[in-house]
Amino acid sequence: MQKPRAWLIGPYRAIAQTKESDPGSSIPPGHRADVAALPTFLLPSNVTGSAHDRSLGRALVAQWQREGIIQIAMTNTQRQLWKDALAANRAFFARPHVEKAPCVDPLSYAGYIASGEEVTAGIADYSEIFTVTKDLPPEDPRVRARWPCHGPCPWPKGVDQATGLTMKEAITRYTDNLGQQGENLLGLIELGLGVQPGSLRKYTRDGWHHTRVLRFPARNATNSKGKEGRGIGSHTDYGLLVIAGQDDVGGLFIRRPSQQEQFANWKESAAGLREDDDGWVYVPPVDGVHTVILGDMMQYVTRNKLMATPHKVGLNTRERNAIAYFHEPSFQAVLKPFELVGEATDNEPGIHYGTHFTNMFMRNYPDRITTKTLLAENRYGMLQVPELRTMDSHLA
Ligand SMILES: O=C(O)CCC(=O)C(=O)O
Ligand SMILES: [Fe+2]
Repeated sequence: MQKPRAWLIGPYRAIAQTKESDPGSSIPPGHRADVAALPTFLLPSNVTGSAHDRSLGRALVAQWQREGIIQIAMTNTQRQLWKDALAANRAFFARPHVEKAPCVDPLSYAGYIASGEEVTAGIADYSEIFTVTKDLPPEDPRVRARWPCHGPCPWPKGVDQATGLTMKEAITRYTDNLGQQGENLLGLIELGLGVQPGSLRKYTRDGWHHTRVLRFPARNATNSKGKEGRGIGSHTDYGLLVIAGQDDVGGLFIRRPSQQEQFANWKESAAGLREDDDGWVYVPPVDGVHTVILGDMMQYVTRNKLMATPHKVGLNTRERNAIAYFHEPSFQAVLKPFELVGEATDNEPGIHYGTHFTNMFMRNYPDRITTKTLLAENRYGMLQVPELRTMDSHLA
């Protein structure tokens, strides 16, 4: 019998036995899908490049290439931070509409998105969201210069009774911790792919990390603005990594990487991709773990060695809460595929992450005040300005 390796807690089924005998039993009604049986990886608290790190990095890369998703154990600290963040999530969405609706900002895309407001592939989603982007005060030079998407986060006021924390405190503490883990994951991926240390991490200095605090109504409790049973339509996320936690309800589906399914979301929208086709894999909730999927920029820099993970969310019989943390390049970063970096014949213009981000948010929120202000003030063109395309900009 093979000895289990130190970084692997065990196949999902083994640790699930005591909790739930059938992990597929929570699958939202009306969906046909395989049920993922994911091992849970234990990550080191820092990455040194040791033999253990290299072997773990290779195992993570292999798992993403096979399954499109990995599952990692929460540390004890993260369990507490997650508990508080989930409480803040529930407390915010339980507020009356009149308290949530004003949480918008004309400059940043941070803040409240009502159920039926987000559009994926032209169809309204039922997700109700609070987005957190880099929280920049009005006096920040980038906000004063009116860089697209740069501005404050319109946090709700007040302390949550259950935790004694404001939403800002609970969510920021949780995601700051995930930011450290995001860097470790990038370090492990560099080792796993055998590229120069720092090949990914050089892009994340002052990274444009952001977070989606999510609530999905039960399928029989929607406002009828979207597609029946759909929480979020099929899509890929934009940057490098998405580290996500979910409660015990269930709703997330992903697609495994496949030779037959080629896409590049930065060139042509992958939203709506195979939404109603076969081949989806249900990701059952597991207590005490985060899952990690990959974004467009990871696919681009690795030249499809690590593909962005298509995913969607279905509505279940109960309301569901989740939090997705996006570990991203700097807004100003221009990313290049690994092999081209430093080559004299490098004609590849690369991808400016800030432009990709802005394109995606304008597409998802065509009617939001932020999109209207950006267009009315003709600020889209600023994305071409050299200062917004260098990580050494003196304004950043
Ligand atoms: O609800 C989830 O588990 C994932 C949400 C998601 O895909 C997103 O916020 O982009
Ligand atoms: Fe997503």
